[in-house]
Amino acid sequence: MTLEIRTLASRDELPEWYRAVAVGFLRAGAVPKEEAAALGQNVDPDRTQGAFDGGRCVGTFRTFPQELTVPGGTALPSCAVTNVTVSPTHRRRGLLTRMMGSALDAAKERGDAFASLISAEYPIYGRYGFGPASWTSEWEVDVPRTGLDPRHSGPDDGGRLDLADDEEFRRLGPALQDRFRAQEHRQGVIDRPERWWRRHTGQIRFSGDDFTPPFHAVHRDAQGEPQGFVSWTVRERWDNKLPHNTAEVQCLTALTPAAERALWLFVLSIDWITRVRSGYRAPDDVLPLLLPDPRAARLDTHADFLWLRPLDVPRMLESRSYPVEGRLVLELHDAAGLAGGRYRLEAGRDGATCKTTDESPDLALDIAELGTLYLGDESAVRLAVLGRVEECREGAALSADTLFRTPRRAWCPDIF
Ligand SMILES: CC(=O)SCCNC(=O)CCNC(=O)[C@H](O)C(C)(C)COP(=O)(O)OP(=O)(O)OC[C@H]1O[C@@H](n2cnc3c(N)ncnc32)[C@H](O)[C@@H]1OP(=O)(O)O
Repeated sequence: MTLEIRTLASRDELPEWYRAVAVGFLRAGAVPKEEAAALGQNVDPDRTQGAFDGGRCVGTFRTFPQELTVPGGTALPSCAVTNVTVSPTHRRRGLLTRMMGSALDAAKERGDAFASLISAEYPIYGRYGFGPASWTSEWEVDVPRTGLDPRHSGPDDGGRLDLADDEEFRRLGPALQDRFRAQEHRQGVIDRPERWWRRHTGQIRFSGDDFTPPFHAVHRDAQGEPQGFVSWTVRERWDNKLPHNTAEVQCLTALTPAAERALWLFVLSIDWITRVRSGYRAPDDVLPLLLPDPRAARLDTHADFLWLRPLDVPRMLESRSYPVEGRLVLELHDAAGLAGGRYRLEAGRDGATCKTTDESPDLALDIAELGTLYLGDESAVRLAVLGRVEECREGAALSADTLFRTPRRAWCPDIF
């Protein structure tokens, strides 16, 4: 039987394609037509690859357009990669490598600044030029140990908190999220497509998802302007008539520090809730330090999250902000021939230029390491210690850090 890799001919192939996705993610069984249709509503068949062995789909790979905020608040177009699977019967024969190759060629051709993904396992994507660009942390808060006084949990900006239903959440949420991702230090935040809002209100589900309807609360400032929201679900447990219920935060977005404090303190003050799980937050989230006893927040997860694969180096480097003036010549190796070369970056507080050059380089690195450094969440000095960045001029790694590091850590709030 011949093995063919191609984009989907039509949406009629989605049930078989989603069945293969489910197999790759360890979920057995057919995917009903209606479910595949709902999941596939915004799926572009031209950007959806399948590997077919006879009539059977044994490999899946999909990309979609994404906007990703870079330091300074500009959003750049990314080729977001998702639903990557190869059937257990067909692994380690190069199917992923072939699907990735054509997706990255297409993204380069389209003019995307980079490709992005959330890696299921660390060792998969480095070989294709992706580097981990942001990390995530999740805390579990032992509420009775926090030392918080629920009487002081209200907003401290003269604002108010109200519960909201799904409809209000979907009405207010998208605009609020768009304001959030345009803020200066939100590098790593991505746009939330309609699909995200539908999934988080239970309107589309994937086979095997155990969806629990969430609660929502909105924070409004003293002028009545929405400045943040939080959604959470509750896992109930009572033990000998004592509450051991856990609130699991699904998302918390705040535009102002006052909204951020108020939303966390609110979730931490709900009667019967003895544990709060934070969901995936930035590693420098303020949550633990909001508590009189920060040790009541136990770090549960700390892991790489968003990975970036540079495709258009001048556009990437010219679009982000820099805290100081500086100049750096980078020698970038790219085995796939997509974005390598020697580039001179001249950066300042008012903007930057990045051009190819034949001057001698300050730093030499693989394209994946640029993906890792780009959002400011890794240190070139550290990568030099690891031998992953080569200093061609002494002190160049430190200069790179002065240019690239950011005051707040990169954070991608959403899995895709
Ligand atoms: C963005 C996302 O969707 S993340 C989700 C990724 N999907 C999964 O993890 C689901 C379970 N896993 C799978 O479906 C498959 O194993 C995949 C998709 C990860 C890999 O597909 P394959 O077709 O087997 O990969 P392919 O044969 O092209 O491998 C290329 C190289 O990567 C290596 N590789 C592939 N997967 C892994 C892995 N999980 N861990 C370590 N190395 C890996 C291979 O050994 C091979 O190395 P080599 O060139 O030195 O021989």
